[in-house]
Amino acid sequence: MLADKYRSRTILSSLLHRIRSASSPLRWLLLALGLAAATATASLAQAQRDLLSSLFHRHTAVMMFIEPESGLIVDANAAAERFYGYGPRGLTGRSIDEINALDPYEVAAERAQARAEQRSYFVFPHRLASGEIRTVEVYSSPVRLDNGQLVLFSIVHDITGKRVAEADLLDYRHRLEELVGQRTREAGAAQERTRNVLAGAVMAQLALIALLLVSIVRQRRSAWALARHEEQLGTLIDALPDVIRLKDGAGRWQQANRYALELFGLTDVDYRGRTDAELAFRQGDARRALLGHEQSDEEAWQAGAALRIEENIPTANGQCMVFDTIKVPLFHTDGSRNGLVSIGRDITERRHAESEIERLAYFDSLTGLPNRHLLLDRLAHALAVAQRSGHHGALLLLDLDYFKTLNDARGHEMGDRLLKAVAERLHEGLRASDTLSRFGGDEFVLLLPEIAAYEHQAADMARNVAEKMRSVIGLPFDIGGQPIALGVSIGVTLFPPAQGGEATELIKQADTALYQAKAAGRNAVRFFEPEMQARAEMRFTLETELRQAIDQNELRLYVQPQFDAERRMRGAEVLLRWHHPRRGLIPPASFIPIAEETGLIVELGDWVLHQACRLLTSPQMAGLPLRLSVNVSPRQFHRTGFVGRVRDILADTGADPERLTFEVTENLVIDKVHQTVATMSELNALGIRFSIDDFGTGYSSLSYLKRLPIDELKIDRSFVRDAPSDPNDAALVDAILSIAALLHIDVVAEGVETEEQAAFLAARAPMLYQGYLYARPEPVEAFLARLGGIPAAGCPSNGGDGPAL
Ligand SMILES: Nc1nc2c(ncn2[C@@H]2O[C@@H]3COP(=O)(O)O[C@H]4[C@@H](O)[C@H](n5cnc6c(=O)[nH]c(N)nc65)O[C@@H]4COP(=O)(O)O[C@H]3[C@H]2O)c(=O)[nH]1
Repeated sequence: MLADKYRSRTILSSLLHRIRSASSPLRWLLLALGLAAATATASLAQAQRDLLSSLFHRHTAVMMFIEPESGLIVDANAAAERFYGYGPRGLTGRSIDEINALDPYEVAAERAQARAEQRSYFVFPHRLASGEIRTVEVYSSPVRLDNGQLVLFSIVHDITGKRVAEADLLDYRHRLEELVGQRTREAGAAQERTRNVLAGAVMAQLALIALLLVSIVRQRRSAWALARHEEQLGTLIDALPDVIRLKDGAGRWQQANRYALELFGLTDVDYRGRTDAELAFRQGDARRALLGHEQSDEEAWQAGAALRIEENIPTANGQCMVFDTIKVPLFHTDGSRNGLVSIGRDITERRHAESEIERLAYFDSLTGLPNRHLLLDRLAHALAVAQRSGHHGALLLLDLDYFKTLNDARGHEMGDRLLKAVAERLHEGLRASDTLSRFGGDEFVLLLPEIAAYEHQAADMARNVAEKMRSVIGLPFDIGGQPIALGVSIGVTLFPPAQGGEATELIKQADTALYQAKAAGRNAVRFFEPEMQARAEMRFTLETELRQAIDQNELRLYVQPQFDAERRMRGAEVLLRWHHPRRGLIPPASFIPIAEETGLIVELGDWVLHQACRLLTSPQMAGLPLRLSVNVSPRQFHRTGFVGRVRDILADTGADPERLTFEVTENLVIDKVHQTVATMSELNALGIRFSIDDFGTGYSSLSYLKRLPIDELKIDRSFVRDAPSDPNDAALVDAILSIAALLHIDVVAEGVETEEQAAFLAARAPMLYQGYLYARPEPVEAFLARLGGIPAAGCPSNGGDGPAL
């Protein structure tokens, strides 16, 4: 018996621990603990009576016994007296009709409605002593008292707040949208506090019911004496709108209230003595609802104390209900499993309300995009990450040009539809990590976190995205059959800012840039950082001019010869130059990346290949055993139809493919490796050789190299430059030479500028040499003149007349 008492205290202490935060429910539990202990000494029946009476009078829920015929209140608990405001014993003897604000016809109508909806509760307006009307849910069940009198046992829940909340949802939404960050956080904190208090109260109520069931299970042996009280308890728990179940130690159902039976579809089933699996003989949701509890049941057993979990239970209409469930394991005195009480409160509505509040608080209701609060939150996070990692991101503030005029002229409904369409277009093609947000009105913000390692790269990327946004918004919109043309002004700022600064500071910077974009005539992109603006402008201008460069004959082919150790010319690399009418000679490093990004490289690449093939067939070169190397960019190489285009150029010019080498970068090789192997093999079959440019600076591995038809490696000039003096570079050159020897691949050393470098390389392995020591890149005419002046494979003069780079 002592052990039994000890175990009961263990269960309670665990419950106490879980509800430590709720002070008034705590007192309740202490009371219940005293009562549970009292059952050990007093007569069982008396103890049960005391327990029920105490539960009734001290429970925080409003409870009453009502005489069904007359409507007289036979007894009411203290919570009821407090709620209705009639003072001690002020309710007893009063008629419920005095409290119910509906007339008898309306009461009858509500009862009929509840029956039709299969509700176990009624919704009534109840009048308090003060005259105030509250909306309540009444759970009512008939109970026979000891003296044989039939009364209605009613539990009353005040749901006025909930109703008001539903009615005010629309208004609430508008108000919420106006709230700014601080107020949202305050609301969140308050909500959290309310939830904790609620959770404490629920826990206490559930714990009390668990105690009652504990008591009953323990006293089952003298059940005949307690049958009456069990019946009363059954009535009480049937009236509660919670799922209450008792299983024995083997998981067989012993008792369940009406709510549980309805939820699990067991109202017409003899469930006692069966397990969940045995009861789950029906198909569909009823089956799924019953299964899936084993794990948490077992966790409660293992914990040996009350376990609180959130359970999702599917319902017949395909929805899912969420329950805040407490599971209390009961043990025999020898420690074996006796029973498991589960009590679950439906919190589905609360969860929905929470997610709705979150949606309203963080998302724009018109477009569904993140709103200002969420954007600021993500921006602060992105800023912190950027400050840590050193990577750069960008913030773009977009404002639709003349939207307000359009909105006023064509109506707000059209305006809303247009904003939605704009949001959809802007959203297309963004990365999952990007955040597009609507700041209100016609203002959108785009956050691009961690886009590049260097600031200038981030600026290029941001500008590209901004231009893309400008062009998608520039396409006409069709709103209800009306074509609408729009423009957008965009302000860009990069982060992390050099001087530090917070998220709001970045918004201000983007706003300043946006102002400049508008001042520049709208439909434009402006950077906050002046040097980024200058860079963006330069790139924009170059891009525009590069498009005309081919037609205006501003592009030139330069050629840089390659020699063997005996200084005999073996071939040459073709290099592109842009003779700009105003800017002079522009090096490829300044325009090839732009051409690559804009796709212009395809056209430029074709042009270069065409010129190189014509050079090969020129009378000066035709008779010489010289090869020409042509740079092929990734975008050009991976473009569909590249092989066909090469074939056409070969056919057009009559050049011998066996005298052509395509220089590709390491990264081109490892990107899309299957496609690369296929394309290279096709071109290789034509006779074209492949050379890996700047070898050692990328990420290719031996396994890739073995799979590809590579004929040549070019040692990057950064290794060549320092190899004689730097042991690390010397080791790298040695490694490259070993790989080439292993794979039987030729080697070209690039950027050889000194005799020392040439001697260093010559001492290691046979190779070709390219660099200023032998010849600078020179115009085609100079190269051809050089060929005319020297015998084939003869020694050239030092230095060309090409530009020093
Ligand atoms: N400091 C120094 N530099 C030397 C020396 N010898 C040669 N160079 C330079 O090294 C670069 C070698 O070209 P790359 O690695 O293919 O690198 C090329 C290539 O990747 C790209 N490029 C040039 N023309 C084309 C083209 O027609 N198509 C494509 N896709 N890319 C091209 O632009 C890059 C730069 O070309 P360039 O400015 O012509 O620069 C050339 C050349 O002028 C030397 O001794 N010292």
